[in-house]
Amino acid sequence: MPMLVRPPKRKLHEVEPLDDGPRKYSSDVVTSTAVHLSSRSPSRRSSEHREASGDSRPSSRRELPSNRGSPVLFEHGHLQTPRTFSRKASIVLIGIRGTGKSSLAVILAATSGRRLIDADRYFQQIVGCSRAVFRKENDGSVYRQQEARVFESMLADNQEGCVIACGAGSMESNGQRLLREFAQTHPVIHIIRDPESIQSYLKAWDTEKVRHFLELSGPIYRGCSNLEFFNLSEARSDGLGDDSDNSSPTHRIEPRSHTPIPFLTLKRVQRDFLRFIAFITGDIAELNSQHASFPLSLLPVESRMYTSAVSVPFSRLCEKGMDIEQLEFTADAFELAIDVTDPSGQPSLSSSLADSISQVVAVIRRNIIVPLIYHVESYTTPKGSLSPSQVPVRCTDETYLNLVRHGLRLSTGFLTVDLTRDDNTISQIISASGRTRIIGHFEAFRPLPGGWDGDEYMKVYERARSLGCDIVRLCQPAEIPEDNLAVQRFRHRIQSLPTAGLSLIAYNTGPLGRMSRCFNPILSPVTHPSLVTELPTHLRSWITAREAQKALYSSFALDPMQFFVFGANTTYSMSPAMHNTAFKICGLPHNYSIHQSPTLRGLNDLVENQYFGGSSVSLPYKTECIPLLHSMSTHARAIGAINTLIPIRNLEDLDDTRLQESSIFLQKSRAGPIKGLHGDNTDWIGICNCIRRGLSPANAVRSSSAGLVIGSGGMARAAIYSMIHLGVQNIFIYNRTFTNAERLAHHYNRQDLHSKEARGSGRPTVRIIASLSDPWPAGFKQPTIVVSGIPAHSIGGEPAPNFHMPTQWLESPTGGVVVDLAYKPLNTPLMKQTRALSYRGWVALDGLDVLPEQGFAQFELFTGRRAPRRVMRSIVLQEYKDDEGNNDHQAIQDRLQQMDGQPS
Ligand SMILES: O=C1C[C@@](O)(C(=O)O)C[C@@H](O)[C@@H]1O
Repeated sequence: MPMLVRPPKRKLHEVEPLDDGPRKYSSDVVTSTAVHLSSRSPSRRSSEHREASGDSRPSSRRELPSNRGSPVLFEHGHLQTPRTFSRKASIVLIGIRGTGKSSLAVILAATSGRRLIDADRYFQQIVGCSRAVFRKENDGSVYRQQEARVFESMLADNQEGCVIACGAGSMESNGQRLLREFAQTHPVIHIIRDPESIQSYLKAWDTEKVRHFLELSGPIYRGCSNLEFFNLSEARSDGLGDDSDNSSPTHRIEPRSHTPIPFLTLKRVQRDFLRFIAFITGDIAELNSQHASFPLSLLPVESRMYTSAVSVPFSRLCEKGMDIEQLEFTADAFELAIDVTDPSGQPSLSSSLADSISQVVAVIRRNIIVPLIYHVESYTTPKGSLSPSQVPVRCTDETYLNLVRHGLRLSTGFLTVDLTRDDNTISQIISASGRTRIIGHFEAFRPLPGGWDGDEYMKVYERARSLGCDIVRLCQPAEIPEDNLAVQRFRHRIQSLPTAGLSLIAYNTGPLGRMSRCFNPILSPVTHPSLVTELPTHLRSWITAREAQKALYSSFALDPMQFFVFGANTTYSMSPAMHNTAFKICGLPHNYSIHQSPTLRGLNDLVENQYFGGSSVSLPYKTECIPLLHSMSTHARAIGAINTLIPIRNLEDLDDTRLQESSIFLQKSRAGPIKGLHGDNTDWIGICNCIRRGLSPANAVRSSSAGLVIGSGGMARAAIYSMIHLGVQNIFIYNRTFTNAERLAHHYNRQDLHSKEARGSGRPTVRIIASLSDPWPAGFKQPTIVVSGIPAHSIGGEPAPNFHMPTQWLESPTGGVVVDLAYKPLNTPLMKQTRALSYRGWVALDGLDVLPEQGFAQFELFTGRRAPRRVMRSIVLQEYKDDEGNNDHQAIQDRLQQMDGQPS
């Protein structure tokens, strides 16, 4: 672990002493908190803070020095900075003890190549003794001066390439001011966690006391940080729930279920945190890699046609048993609608509400893969979400801003601004939005004069553009059905503007406006059936994503298409069940069937079919059909095999060099003559995602990591490509027939492939291990990633390979992940062997894990829509029958549960 503490370049005596005079901001945790809080005495709060920060000084030392400036409220309790940072900018993590900031810092350092600096250790290294000892031996003011000088030099000398973990000690004295300054140009992330997990870490206090302490310390930490990350414990990651009254000031959130997985405990946290860091630093390569390489995740959601955003009120998410993965499925974005106001009535957001919002955002992020939109309801009823029967109340600018500012700290993909607020308010938000994209939101409760055909909406649109919004969202109630045509006309007027305009979301509200929601092309607001109360259809104003899709087909805007699995022997394929179930659940009238053919000529039937939408390709055609293709994705070309065919209907697309990136997604579900075929490979994506899922944080890929591939067929090719993609540089093949292994190694070694996504990784080399009795090659680390691509059953009278890993190749001290692509039978000798080693950190994944993963990517290529992942996974498990035709129901349930909260 890179536990590196570099001494400052400047000597301490060269550092200017800090001005200890009156401060702009409160200089002490205790004094600043005193303004906000309760009847408790300052000394009590002081002792609580110090207890949590590990300070065991006698109370006489805790007295506040007399020269402190009088307490000053932090401006709105939030620090607003532009939130744009250089890619290399050092990242600071702050938070009370027990929030996990040190673990997060280690994870970030280990995976990003950043140097890790622990502020406490740094102090000790520079000063020669710990803070506690120095404090004991010196006068309070001497300590504070020394602390400030060390802290200042640490920040000044480590502006780039570091992750700096700061404990509570750094929050004293001038530390807050220095952090605020640093946050103007660097990410300073406040790490928080649920009180139960903090309590179990501290093993002191009870949960209520921790909760109270969080309430006290929140404003201080928020006052000197510009970002916030809620470190979600495994126990509370699967969903949300609350048995308390929603109107209570504390929106407590309880877990839906608890399924910790040994060795992978920090896995989800790692993924969430690295995604967050990649987003705030704008590390696109890391983001793409974190987004699991699904084709659609690489396209901005607003560039695709007929997308929807499922809108979920915050108050509903606090209800017991909310299943977020379920809410997201079939939608292209997830909108969190903040429908509560802060009941504390304070000028700043109460800590508990801020914590709850952060927690909800963390749980959503853990369970979804689509972009998250943070939307503060400007108009609410006093009791919560907007109800048609009550007159909506517009919240004050201050209340609105507090909630929005908090959202900016969470750095969601999108955030809405209410266009009815004044220019100054909106500009403030936009200037602090960093990489979050801004949707200017304008909701008219009565149509504006002239409706969609008048000039008023055009003015709102132009204003949003001039203020710097990225997208504009306009809506008004439909009074007559004709309003739905008017909104289309408005869209055309926008499209015909001479200057390139902002993306537009425009629709009508109310029961009569539902039609316009179906035809609004981007991010149409939809709901999930579980969120709506049963109303007669004519009274409902919401539509579901499924209803929106169905409307597009029943109105002939889109055509039902036909999909296939094409191969020599595909009768046992589970792909038809998987894709047909997914089509149905998404409201798509497509059909997927088997197309078996003894020769490649069978492909003609597909290309002559005007309704052909795409095909999975099975053995032996994964390589054979390559000469018939008009284009191939870069991945498929590098692998030298395909498993997905997409028809090309537009001749211009054949010349489009960016074909794979965009245009094939844009004209889906339109029948017509086929002019060419595009080939892609999603097997590697399936393997890659399974490796990612099973790889523990301790085995994060480094330049010294090694991978082993068993076999040399099509799947072995895809497996090697997955490893290269993940940044593995030392790849070994073992295959029974040496010459085939040689050919495969040559296929990759002659290409100049390296992981674009794994930062700083060198050129990978594929080497061969000739015999199972060979020792693991000298000079290389033991493998931590193993993929077997050999069949486990007997073929053509040959006995089943019955492959066992030599034990001398399984000596990785941190274990690793083994992916066996076989699923007939499921319990291959290799899987049994791996599971038997689970106590040493080995994780086993099999063919039933990989099949849906490659299918998700295929579904996206076929339909241009995100796949309903959970549904596809479960149907594969439910449909699976072993060689005797049996299906182990309990095993399936266990596997399904483990899947929860693990979006690829
Ligand atoms: O190898 C396979 C299996 C498969 O061919 C099937 O039969 O379901 C589907 C393909 O997409 C995948 O690459």
